[in-house]
Amino acid sequence: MAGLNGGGTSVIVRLEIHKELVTFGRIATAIGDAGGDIVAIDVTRASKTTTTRDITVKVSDPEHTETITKALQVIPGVRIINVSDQTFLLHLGGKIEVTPKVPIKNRDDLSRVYTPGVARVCMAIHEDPSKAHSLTIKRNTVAVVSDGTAVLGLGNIGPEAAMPVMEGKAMLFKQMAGVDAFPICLDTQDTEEIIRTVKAIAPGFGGINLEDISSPRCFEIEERLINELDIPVFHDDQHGTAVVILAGLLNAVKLVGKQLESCKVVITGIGAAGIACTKMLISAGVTNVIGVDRQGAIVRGDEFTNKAWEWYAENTNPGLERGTLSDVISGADIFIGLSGPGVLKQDDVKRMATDPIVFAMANPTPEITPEEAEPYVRVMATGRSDYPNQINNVLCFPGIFRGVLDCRASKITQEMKLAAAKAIASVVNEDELNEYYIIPSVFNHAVVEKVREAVMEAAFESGVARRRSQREINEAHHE
Ligand SMILES: NC(=O)C1=CN([C@@H]2O[C@H](COP(=O)(O)OP(=O)(O)OC[C@H]3O[C@@H](n4cnc5c(N)ncnc54)[C@H](O)[C@@H]3O)[C@@H](O)[C@H]2O)C=CC1
Ligand SMILES: CC(=O)C(=O)O
Ligand SMILES: [Mg+2]
Repeated sequence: MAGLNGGGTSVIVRLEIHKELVTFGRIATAIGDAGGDIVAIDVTRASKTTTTRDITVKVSDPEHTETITKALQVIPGVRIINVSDQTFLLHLGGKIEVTPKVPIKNRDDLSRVYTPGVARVCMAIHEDPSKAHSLTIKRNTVAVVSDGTAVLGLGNIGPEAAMPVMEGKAMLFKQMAGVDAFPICLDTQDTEEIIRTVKAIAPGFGGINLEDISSPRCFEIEERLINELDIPVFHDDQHGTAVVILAGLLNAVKLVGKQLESCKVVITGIGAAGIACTKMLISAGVTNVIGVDRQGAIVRGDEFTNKAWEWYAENTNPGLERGTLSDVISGADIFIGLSGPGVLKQDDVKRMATDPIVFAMANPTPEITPEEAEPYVRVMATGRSDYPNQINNVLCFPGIFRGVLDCRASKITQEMKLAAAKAIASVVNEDELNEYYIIPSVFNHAVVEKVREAVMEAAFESGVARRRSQREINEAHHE
């Protein structure tokens, strides 16, 4: 399996090589001895005495790059000009751009897309605001809004540092589902200010995807925006994650021959994702869920400063099990990690019930590595792209928003989320199902289409769809 901390990447080392002092063979040997794998060599400049080469080297993590750099630094006749990480290169200047749909070639075009022609379109929308859906980008746009407080498992790293994740989400929206998503990182952590700002920018959007906003503020922000806006608002870390976890569990329990309803489930990290996941499992019939956060298991009767945990304590842990994760994990059928790195130990997995299912979902470093867990688990999943069974909300948010934009839903109901989970699970056929394939690949095109259809169907049934029929939707696509 691939290594952690970036899952293996490549770096380009630009070297100035003094021809009389050193051979390329010496350099290649030094890189090889340091464990680097040379995958490409380009000569970028040559003179009588020196050559400059870009050497692309596969490395396992940043420390490995450091080791290789040090090995090269000590070779006489070698000067390191630059070391560029491919991942950083890919981020230079950001990852997305806005592209016009039609070119402006002459004054006639200009007078239509802009003034004076555009004014007639503005007035049409002024007279009938619902026309914004057909005459502006609103019908295909989603704002990906973060305040940078719970970015992946990295914590409160601020709005600027959150941007690469939000740009990545926007790329995925477009590539997977054709949705035009805009990364919007807010320089405030104040609940009221976030609500006010999202409401103020809402007219240009068909949906709001809240992302990486820490709990418990995320609950009030989402609830208020759902109630106060007429477009769908969806906190991806809560519901996208819960949908995908349920999809994975439906298939995992089928594989191990257990009933989800009778499983003992232990969840660590009772934040945005952990609470939503618990609610989703309860609505799927699970009765024995135990939540563990930093201070231990959440038990009814205890005092909590976090209001969301009061609900949690009332509705989970029927056996009132107390203690640390290690205490309550005994006999668990399923572990779901939505906390941080290294929280689950091998000894804990050994004490789970037979055929344990472990979803270690913290990003980028899971609660236990697949390498550590593998000898003792039956089914192992992480949130990462470089291991089998990637349980990540990217399997949900593109399809769910494609569906709600297409049927112009005003809300995303619990029924729509359950329908999305079942749709994702259904992409894996019974004869394909195995320990390393409980969830479809992010690149399986069937996922978005199935989720879209299931979500629209459930939206029609829940009465939140504002387009009446599939035919109407198809016609609108060809407008
Ligand atoms: N694979 C996926 O699709 C997704 C994974 N996640 C991961 O889940 C984790 C939590 O995300 P959110 O719920 O959005 O954050 P959050 O900040 O709302 O909640 C995190 C919770 O975990 C608890 N926690 C942190 N370290 C802990 C530890 N060592 N032991 C017990 N509890 C601990 C915190 O006290 C907090 O209650 C992150 O690592 C994130 O990357 C979140 C969403 C989707
Ligand atoms: C995948 C994701 O949204 C997260 O880790 O926060
Ligand atoms: Mg997230």
